Amino acid sequence: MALQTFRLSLRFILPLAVVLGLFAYAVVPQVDEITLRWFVRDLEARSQTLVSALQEPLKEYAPQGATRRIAQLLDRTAQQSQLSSLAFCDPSGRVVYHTAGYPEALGCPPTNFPGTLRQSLQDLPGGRVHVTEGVVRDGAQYLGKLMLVNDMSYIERRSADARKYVLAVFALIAVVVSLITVFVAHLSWRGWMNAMRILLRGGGDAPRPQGVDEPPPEVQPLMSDLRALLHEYNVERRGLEGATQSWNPDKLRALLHDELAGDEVLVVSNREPYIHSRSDKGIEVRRPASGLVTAVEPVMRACSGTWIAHGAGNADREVVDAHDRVRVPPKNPSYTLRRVWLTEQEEKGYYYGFANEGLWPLCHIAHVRPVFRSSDWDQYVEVNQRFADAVVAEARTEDPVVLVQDYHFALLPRMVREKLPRATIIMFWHIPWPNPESFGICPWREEILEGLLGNTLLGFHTPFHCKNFLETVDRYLETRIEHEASTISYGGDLTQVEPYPISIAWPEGPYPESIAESRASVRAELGLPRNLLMGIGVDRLDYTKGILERLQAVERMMELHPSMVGRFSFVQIAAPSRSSLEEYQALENRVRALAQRINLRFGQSGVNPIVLKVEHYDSDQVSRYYRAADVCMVTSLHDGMNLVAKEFIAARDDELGVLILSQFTGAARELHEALIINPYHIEQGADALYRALTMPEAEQRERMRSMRSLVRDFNVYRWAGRMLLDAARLRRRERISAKLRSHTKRSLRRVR
Ligand SMILES: O=P(O)(O)OC[C@H]1O[C@@H](O)[C@H](O)[C@@H](O)[C@@H]1O
Repeated sequence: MALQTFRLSLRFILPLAVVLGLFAYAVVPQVDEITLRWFVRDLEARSQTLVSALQEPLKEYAPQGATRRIAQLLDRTAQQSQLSSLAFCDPSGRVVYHTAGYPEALGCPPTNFPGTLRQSLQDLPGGRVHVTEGVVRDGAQYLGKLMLVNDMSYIERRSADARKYVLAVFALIAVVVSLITVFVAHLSWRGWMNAMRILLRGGGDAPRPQGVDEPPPEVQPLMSDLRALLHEYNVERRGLEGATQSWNPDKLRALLHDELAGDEVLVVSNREPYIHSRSDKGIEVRRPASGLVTAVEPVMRACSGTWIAHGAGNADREVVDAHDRVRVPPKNPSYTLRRVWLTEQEEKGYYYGFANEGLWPLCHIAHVRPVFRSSDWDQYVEVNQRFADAVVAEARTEDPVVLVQDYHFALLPRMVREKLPRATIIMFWHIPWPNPESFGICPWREEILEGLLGNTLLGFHTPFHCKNFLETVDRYLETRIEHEASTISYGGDLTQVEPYPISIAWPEGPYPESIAESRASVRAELGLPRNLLMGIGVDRLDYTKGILERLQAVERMMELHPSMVGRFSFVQIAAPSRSSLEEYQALENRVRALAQRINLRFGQSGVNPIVLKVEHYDSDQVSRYYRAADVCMVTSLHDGMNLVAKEFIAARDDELGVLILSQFTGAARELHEALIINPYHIEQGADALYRALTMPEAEQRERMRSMRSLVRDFNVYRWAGRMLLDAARLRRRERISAKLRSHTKRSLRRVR
C-alpha cells in the first residue's frame, strides 16, 4: 500500500520537477546576464565621474612633469573610490605612474578612439577587468591618458549568488506545489476508493451505510456502471446457486449460454476426439481410449466450438475440408474438429520425446528417469507455436475462451496470450505436478513455467498439485504469489491456480445387457467357468499404472490363499500406448513374461489366474467387463486422477463389486470407500484382493452406494462447469478492472 502511494505521488511530482527544472534551465542564464548588465552600467557611471573629477588636477601636473604629485593623486583616488587600480600614460604611450595592482599586461593601449572616453571589458591573464580610458587635454594639446581598472571577479561572485538564489526559489516552488498537488490528489483518490469499496462490499445493491457520504460527483458515472455490472452479476450468481446442484449436459449448456453468452470456445489438445483410419471396409471412425477426450467432449457438444488437435489417423486428411476442418461427431455433428498436421520428425521430438520421455516421467515420479534432449525441446517449441497459430487463426473474436489440455502444450498459453491479449485461457494439467526439487531437473523449467503463466486459469486435479505448482513457481521465477487467493502475478498477467478434480459422464440409459448377462457372456468369451470370481484392470500399457505390482499382488494372494487357485482369474486389459518408446516396449515384455510365469505356476484345469489382453477395447466393451467383474484393481504408482476407478463405479448399477485403489491416485482423495492400498507393498495388495473377493454383499453395497452418489454428483459436467464458471467470473472481473482503469486514467488526467 505504501509503495502504491509512493508510486502515485511520483506520478505527480516527477512531471512537475521536470517542467520546473527545464524552466529554471532557461531562466537562470537570463537572470545572470541582467545582473551583469546592471553592475557594468553602475561601474561605467562611477568611472566616468572619476575621469571628469581628475581632469583638472592632471591638466595642471602633466605639463609640469610632476610625477610625484600625479602618484599621490592616483593613490589617494584609488583608496577613496575602491577602484582596483589607476595609471597615467604620457602622450608617447608610456606609463608615467600606476597604483599597486595595475595589470602589467594592459600597459598603455593606443588612443585610437573617437571622443575622449572609451570603456570596455577585457579578459586579461589575471581575470576579467573593466577598463575606462579617459583622454586628458588642455585645449587642443594632448597631455596623456588616465586608465581606470576595475576587477570584475566580485561581480562574477555576486552573479553566481544570484543564480543560486533563483534555483533555490524554483526548488522551493516545486516542493510546495508538489505537496499541495499530492495532498489534493490523495484526498480525491481516497474519496473514490472509499466509494468504490462501499459499492463492492455491498455487492452493488446494498444501501449506503449510515454516516457515509455520497461518493464525489466525478465518480458518479463510474458508480452507476459498476452498480449495473455488479447487480447483473449478483442476479446471475444467485440464480445459479439456487438452481439444482446436479450437473448434467443441459445445465452445462445453460451455463455456457448464460455465463458466456455468445463467447467463442476453442479447445486445444494433442489427442483428437475422432480418428479416421482406412481399413478393408473403407474409412472408419474411432474414438481414442483417452480420459481427456471423455472429459472434454461434453463441453464441446454443449458449446459448438472448435477443437484443435493433431490429425493422427491415416485417413484424417481424406475427410477434412480445404481448411483442415471436419464436423463431428460423425453421426450428429455439433462442433468443428480442426486438424493440425505434424511430420514424423515433429511427432517424434514433441510428442514421444519431450512430452512423453521428458515431462511424463518428470511429473509422475514413477522411477523412470526423464530424458531431456535439446532436439526434442526444439520440436516441442515449434509444435506449440504451430498450435498457438492455429488457435489465433481459428479465433473469430478478440477474446475467445481457449481451453488448453495437458502437458503437451505448456508453452502455448503464453504464445496465444501474446497474440490475443484479451483471451480467457484456461488450461487443465491432466497429470500430477511434482514438488519443486523434482521439477527442477528440467533444463527448461523457467520457460515452461513462463508458458503456463500465460493462462488466466490453471487447473490441476488436487489441491496438493496446486500447492506443488505454486511452490515451484516461487522457487524458480520472480513473481508475486497470493497464497490465500491462489493467484500468481507475472509480467502484468494474473493466473488463478485451482483444483478441479476431473470425472466422467454418468452413463445414460439402460445397458444392452444386465449384470447377470454380462457376467455370463464375458466369462464365455474368455473361456472361463460361469461361477469364476473375476478381477479386472483396464489401463494404457504404461509404467505409471503399476500393472506389474498388480500382477504380483494376484500371485501373492494365490500363495497366501491356495483355495483361490482355479476359482479366480484377473483380466488385465492393457491398451498398447506409445509403443515406439523403449521403456514401453520393455514394460510390455515384462508384463507378458510375468503373466506367463504366474499362469505356469497357478494355472489349473483350464483356469489361468491372469488373462492378459494387450489390445484396444472400446468403451462399451470395457463397460461390459466392469459389470462382469467382482473386483476392479487400480494400482497406479502415481496418477493425476484415474478415471477407470470412476468408470467402474458408474457401471455398477447393481451396487456390487469392490474397488481396490492406489493411494497415489487423485481418485483416492475422493473415493474413501474403496480399499485404499500402497501398490508398492505387494502383501497389502494381496490382502486387499482377498478381502474384496470375500467381502459380504451388504458391505459391498454400502461402499458402492456411497461412491456412486459421489461420482454421480461430481461428474465431468461439474468439472467443466466449475472451470467455466470461474472463467466467466474472471472475465467479468477483468471487464470491471478495465472499466476502473479507464475511469481512473481519465480522472487522473483531469487532476493533472
Ligand atoms: O499419449 P496419449 O495416448 O494421448 O495419452 C495421453 C493421456 O494419457 C492419459 O493417461 C493422461 O491422463 C492424460 O493426461 C494424457 O493426455
